[in-house]
Amino acid sequence: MTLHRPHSFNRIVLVDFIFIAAFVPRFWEKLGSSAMQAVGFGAAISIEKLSWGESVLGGDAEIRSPGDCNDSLVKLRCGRNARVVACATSYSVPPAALTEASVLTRERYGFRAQSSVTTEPSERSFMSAEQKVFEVVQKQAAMVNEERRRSVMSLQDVRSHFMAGSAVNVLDEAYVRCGEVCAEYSKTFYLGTKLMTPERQRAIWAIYVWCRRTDELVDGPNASRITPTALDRWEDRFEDIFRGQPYDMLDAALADTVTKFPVDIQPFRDMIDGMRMDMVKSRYANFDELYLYCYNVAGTVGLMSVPVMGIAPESKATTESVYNNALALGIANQLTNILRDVGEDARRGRIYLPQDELARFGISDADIFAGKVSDKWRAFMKDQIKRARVFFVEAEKGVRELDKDSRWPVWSALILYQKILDAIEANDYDNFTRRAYVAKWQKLVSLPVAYGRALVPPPDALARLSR
Ligand SMILES: CC(C)=CCC/C(C)=C/CC/C(C)=C/CC/C(C)=C/[C@@H]1[C@@H](COP(=O)(O)OP(=O)(O)O)[C@]1(C)CC/C=C(\C)CC/C=C(\C)CCC=C(C)C
Repeated sequence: MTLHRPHSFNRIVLVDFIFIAAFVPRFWEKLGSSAMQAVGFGAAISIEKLSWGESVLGGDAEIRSPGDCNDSLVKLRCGRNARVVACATSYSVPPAALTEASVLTRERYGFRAQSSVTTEPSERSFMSAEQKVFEVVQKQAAMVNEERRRSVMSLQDVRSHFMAGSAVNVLDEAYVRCGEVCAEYSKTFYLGTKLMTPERQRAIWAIYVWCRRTDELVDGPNASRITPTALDRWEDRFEDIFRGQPYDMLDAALADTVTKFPVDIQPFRDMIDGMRMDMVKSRYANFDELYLYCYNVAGTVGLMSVPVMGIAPESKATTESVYNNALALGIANQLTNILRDVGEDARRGRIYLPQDELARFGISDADIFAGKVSDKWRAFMKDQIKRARVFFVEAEKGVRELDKDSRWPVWSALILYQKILDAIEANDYDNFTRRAYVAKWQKLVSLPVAYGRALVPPPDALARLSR
């Protein structure tokens, strides 16, 4: 992911950072002890050495997942009837450290860390990441089907809460600012939203800005100073948005958006979880683990966006299938980003590639750190690109089903990201020293192509028209 950010946005992130730092207890003291913090919030603890029922804190917490929990998500049930979710990773944290970390977590936060993808001891712990994510998709789809509105607080309440004492229409200004941020960061997304109804356009901007700010915390200029506790603060602040109590004007735009569209809270929480995972995890044992990460940081964007973009009234596709396609686009985009950024990530000591597949191709971490473009590497990359393309194909099925005004930006994003894969091939798979990018002229050409595709109505509707 890009490291260079527009200055104005850096300021926003800095304000967030100061906010987080100011409110996090002993924030500065904890700098430098990141390993302890990493286990402290309980989001990524390896429990390889513990088995089901084993007591971690002399009865206070115990592993509730049966058998070997090596690559599953497990739930730690705690004395206070609250939960900490641990995501098993390839890291080994000795049980002693886990004990300490759990105590630390309990004292500070009353075990409030959570995740959507927790497992039940008997059945869910053996599910693949895809199965777990599918449950989130089902929930979001059901929410849209039932036309349930997130009316925690009405628009009027949000306005009056946030605008107390102010003469100007802060909410309108907030949306304008969201649009500016979106335009600064992604001209293509921004341009694409221009065809949407003003209400949808503004809502996508608000979601975009929240995602961007969340990503900036772990990937922006202040990332090295952000701790898991800072992310906890960010999550608290996010929960307030859904309660209709925004902290700043950009949050207010999202608070308003979630009262107008049936956007579920879970994908947002899951994105924060993904960022947590990213802070402590630098290897992915297999594709299942990588898939979960991609869902968290990018698949969630698809799930957040579709309730706003809308499904075409003439579409015959099920809501669930469209959400699966949206999820596929997020996964495809993230996999593409990962393949493009292998060299950049390696320089930060990170390898977002399935370790078992690397081993199968005879590639070691050392080969990656050395930036070796061997035949083995080319063969491996071909395989990874092929997989990313499968997700793109899956996503394409859903773009056609979207509301007509929403199809253009999504086709644009899809075509542009696909072209990054072509660029990796054109670079002869050297993603260590050459950055795969889409030239400006290619971007310009893809816009009318995307527009043309967007004119095509959903397949079933097309069949009915031709009858
Ligand atoms: C029009 C449109 C595509 C709308 C989506 C707008 C939106 C809310 C975007 C948020 C993007 C964002 C800031 C996510 C934070 C996490 C993150 C950084 C994810 C990576 C994006 C690109 O990152 P970055 O800008 O850093 O990349 P560069 O390094 O600068 O190139 C991701 C790779 C993922 C973004 C995921 C999507 C765009 C998925 C969008 C899916 C849909 C809109 C669903 C479409 C519906 C169907 C049915 C297919």
